[in-house]
Amino acid sequence: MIRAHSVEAVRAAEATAMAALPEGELMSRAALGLAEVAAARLADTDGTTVVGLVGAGDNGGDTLYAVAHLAESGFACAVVLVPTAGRSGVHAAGLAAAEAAGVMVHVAADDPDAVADVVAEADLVLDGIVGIGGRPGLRPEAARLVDAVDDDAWVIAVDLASGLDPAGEEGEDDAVWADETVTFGTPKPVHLLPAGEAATGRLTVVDIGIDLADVAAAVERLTWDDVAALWPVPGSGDDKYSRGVLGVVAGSEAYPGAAVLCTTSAAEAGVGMLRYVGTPTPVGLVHQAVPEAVMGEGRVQAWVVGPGLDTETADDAARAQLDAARAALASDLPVVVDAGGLALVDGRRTAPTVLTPHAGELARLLTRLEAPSAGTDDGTQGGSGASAGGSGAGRPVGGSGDGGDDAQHEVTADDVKGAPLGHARRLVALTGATVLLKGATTLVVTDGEPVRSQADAPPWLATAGAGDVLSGVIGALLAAGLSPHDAASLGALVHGVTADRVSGGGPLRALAVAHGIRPTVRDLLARGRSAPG
Ligand SMILES: NC(=O)C1=CN([C@@H]2O[C@H](COP(=O)(O)OP(=O)(O)OC[C@H]3O[C@@H](n4cnc5c(N)ncnc54)[C@H](OP(=O)(O)O)[C@@H]3O)[C@@H](O)[C@H]2O)[C@@H](O)CC1
Ligand SMILES: Nc1ncnc2c1ncn2[C@@H]1O[C@H](COP(=O)(O)OP(=O)(O)O)[C@@H](O)[C@H]1O
Ligand SMILES: [K+]
Repeated sequence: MIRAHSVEAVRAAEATAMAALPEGELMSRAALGLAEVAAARLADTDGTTVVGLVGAGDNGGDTLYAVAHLAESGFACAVVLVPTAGRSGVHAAGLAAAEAAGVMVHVAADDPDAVADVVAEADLVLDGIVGIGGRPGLRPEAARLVDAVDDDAWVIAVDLASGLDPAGEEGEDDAVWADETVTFGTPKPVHLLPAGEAATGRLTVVDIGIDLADVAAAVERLTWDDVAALWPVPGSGDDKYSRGVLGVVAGSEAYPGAAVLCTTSAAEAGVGMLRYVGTPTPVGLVHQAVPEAVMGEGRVQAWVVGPGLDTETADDAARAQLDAARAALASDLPVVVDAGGLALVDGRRTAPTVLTPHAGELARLLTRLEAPSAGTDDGTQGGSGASAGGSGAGRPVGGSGDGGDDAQHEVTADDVKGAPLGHARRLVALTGATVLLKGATTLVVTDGEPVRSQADAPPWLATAGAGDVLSGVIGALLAAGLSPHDAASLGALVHGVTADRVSGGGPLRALAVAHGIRPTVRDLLARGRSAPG
C-alpha cells in the first residue's frame, strides 16, 4: 500500500525528528537524495547542464544544496533565484553552499530575458520554487521561468510540482509539469489524487528518517501486493452459500448487454453463487453467457443494482424488475449501486452501500439530492434526510440565483472534474455511502477512512460497458463480506490491472476485461503466496 500524509502530519513528524537531530540534518538528507536521483537521470540522458529554480522557502533550500552536490560531481550547474528580493530572499546557508561549489547564481529580477536563456539551456531542471508551504498557482515571475524550460529537458519537481495544491483538493492548470517528482519522507496527497497526479510524473520517495508509520494516511493506494491479503479465498470448510451469494438486478430490454457484462465479471471474480433478476431478453442472454447464474430472486448476501437498468419503461416485466431493485435498496444488505440504480437513491443510506458514479452521474446526483426540495425524509424520489454537504462548486439555476434558500444549484460534470475529491465527499456527506468516483484515477471515499485512489487502468478502458464489469467485481467482493471501502478499492484495482493486461497497449472491449478477471486474480494471489514474509 502506498500511503500519503497530509502536510500537517508531515510537519509534525518533521518537528519530532528535528528535535533529535543536528540542525539542518533533514534538509541535508533531502538534498543528498535529490542529487542522487538527478545524477542518475543525467547519466541516463547524457545530460551535462543543470538549472535549479529556487524559491523563498526550504524547498529552495533543498534545491540549492542539491545543485551544490551536482556541481561537486562535475556537472555544469546554475541556479535562478526566483523571489523579487533576490539573494536576500532565499535560504542563506544553501546559497553559500552552492556558491562555494562553483554554481553560477542568477537573480531572475535582475535581467529576466538573460535568465530565461539560461533556463532554456538546461538538460535537467530542478523545480524548487515552492513545496508543501506553497499556495496553488504560480506567480508571474515564476511562470515566466517555467515557460522558458526546454521541451526536451528532464524536469524534477522538488517535493511537489510548484503551483499544485499540496492537499490535492483543487486542480491547478498554472503549475509546473514535471517528468518526475522527488519527495521526502512520504508521498503527499497531491501525488496520488487526480488534481496533481499528471503533473507529478514518476514519483520517488527519499527516506529522510521521519517516522509516519503510526500516523493515519490522508490518501492510500492499493498495490498488487495488497491483493493476497484482502481477496476472499475460500477455505476447506466453505460451501457456495458461505462464500457469498450475489443478487444482480441489471440490464433491460433497452440495455440487455449490461446484465451479461455484470454477471460475467461477478462469476469471473469467483462469487459463490449468482442470482439474476431481469426482463426476458437479458434473462435469455445471461442464461447463455453465464450458465452458472440462477434466475430469479432468492436469498443473497449482497446486491448489485443498476447497470443497464431502465427506470422509464413501465411494462409488467420492467416494473417487476424495478420493484426488485427498490426492495434490494430498501433491505439492510450490502449493495453496489451503479448507472440506472443511482436514480433510485433518495438520500441517507443505512445499509452498507457503494455508489459508483462517473463525473456526469455524480453531478446529476448532487444536483438532485442538494436541491432545496430534497430535504424531506418521506422516501419519495429526491427526498433526503441529509443536509447539503458542502458548497462552492455548484452554480445557481432558476430562482433568483442570489444564493438564497430557494436557489437550486446545478452541479455539472466539469465542476466534478475540476474538484473530484470535494464533490465525492459531498455525496458521502449526503448519503453516508462509500462513493467510488470513476475516472482515469478512481477515488473511493468513505466517511472516517483515508481516501483510496487507484490509477491502474489504461485510457483504453474508457469504453462502453467497462463500468458494468466493475460493478460485478465489487458486488462479488461485497457478497464475500468485504467492507464497502475495501470492496470498492480492491475492485477498482483488479478491474484496472485486468484492463491493462487485456489491452497490452491496444484496444480492449468490456467483455474481454470481464473474461480477464479470473486469470488476473489468480496471478495476483500467486504473487502474494511467493512474496517474502
Ligand atoms: N517537512 C519536512 O519534513 C521537510 C521539508 N523539507 C522541504 O521544505 C519544504 C517546505 O518549506 P517551507 O515550509 O519553507 O515552504 P516552501 O514550500 O518552500 O514555500 C514557502 C515559500 O514559498 C513562497 N510561496 C508560497 N506560495 C507561492 C507561490 N504560489 N508561488 C511562489 N512562491 C510561493 C512563500 O513566499 P511568500 O508568499 O512568503 O513570499 C514562502 O516563502 C518542503 O516542501 C521540502 O522541500 C526538507 O528540507 C526536509 C524535510
Ligand atoms: N481515461 C481513463 N483511463 C483509465 N480508465 C478510465 C478512463 N476513463 C474512464 N475509465 C474507467 O472506465 C470505466 C468506465 O465506466 P463507465 O463510465 O461507468 O462506463 P459504462 O457506463 O459504459 O459501463 C470506469 O471504470 C473508469 O474508471
Ligand atoms: K517544487
